[in-house]
Amino acid sequence: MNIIRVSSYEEMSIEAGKRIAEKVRSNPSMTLGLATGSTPQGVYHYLIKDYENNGTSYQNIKSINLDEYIGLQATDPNSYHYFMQKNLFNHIDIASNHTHIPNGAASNLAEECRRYENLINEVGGIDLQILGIGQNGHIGFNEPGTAFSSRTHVVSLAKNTLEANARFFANVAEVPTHALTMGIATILDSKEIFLLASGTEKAEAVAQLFNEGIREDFPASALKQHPNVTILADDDALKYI
Ligand SMILES: O=P(O)(O)OC[C@H]1O[C@](O)(CO)[C@@H](O)[C@@H]1O
Repeated sequence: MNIIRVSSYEEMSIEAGKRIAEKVRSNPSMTLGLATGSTPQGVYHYLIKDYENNGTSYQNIKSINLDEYIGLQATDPNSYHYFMQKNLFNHIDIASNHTHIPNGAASNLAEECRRYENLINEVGGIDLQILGIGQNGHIGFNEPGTAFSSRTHVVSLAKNTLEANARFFANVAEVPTHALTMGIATILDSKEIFLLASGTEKAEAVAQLFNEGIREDFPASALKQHPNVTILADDDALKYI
């Protein structure tokens, strides 16, 4: 794992954004794996500014998102569909039929998981996957204990994930208890991975990633089995390193 240590959230967003924009320019039909949550918002802001100022085009780029809450329609402001439209897709020239997010409102969720895995294969796999990390070490919504062999699946969210994500909802009871997520094996199939981490609330998870072994009860540790992972993290997230 390569590490890029920066001083702040802003610097992490710029460093990751620059690298992603460069890759998009050199491979304009690549497939980007995208994440939601607070962590990548600054990166998306950078990519929008770069699109406006430098004209980096996403016309032939495909995107595949990691996860989605079950039970929320795409129009729900708390859905990851809505998040991606608002924070990125509405502001760049990516084609709407090139952006993909699991359908958390699907009537047959097992079928939706199969469809999503097939879709990833059909586009030729993910060239660069962007990841955040949960305070409990989750990647995507793969909670501790998820098999490293998992493919896209339905998950029951851990109590501390519900609590951490309650900040986006009126209260914790409003947070959907289940989600669809790419599995750990799906994530590890990506050709390259950027893991972003910012803030002291991620410091323990980041320390565990560096200091402990590869174990299914700490999902991010699966990344140590991947040959091309770059961690972009700020001093706060790296304070125990
Ligand atoms: O960036 P945040 O909001 O701390 O979330 C951490 C991770 O949890 C998730 O929101 C779960 O999907 C990831 O997308 C994200 O990377």
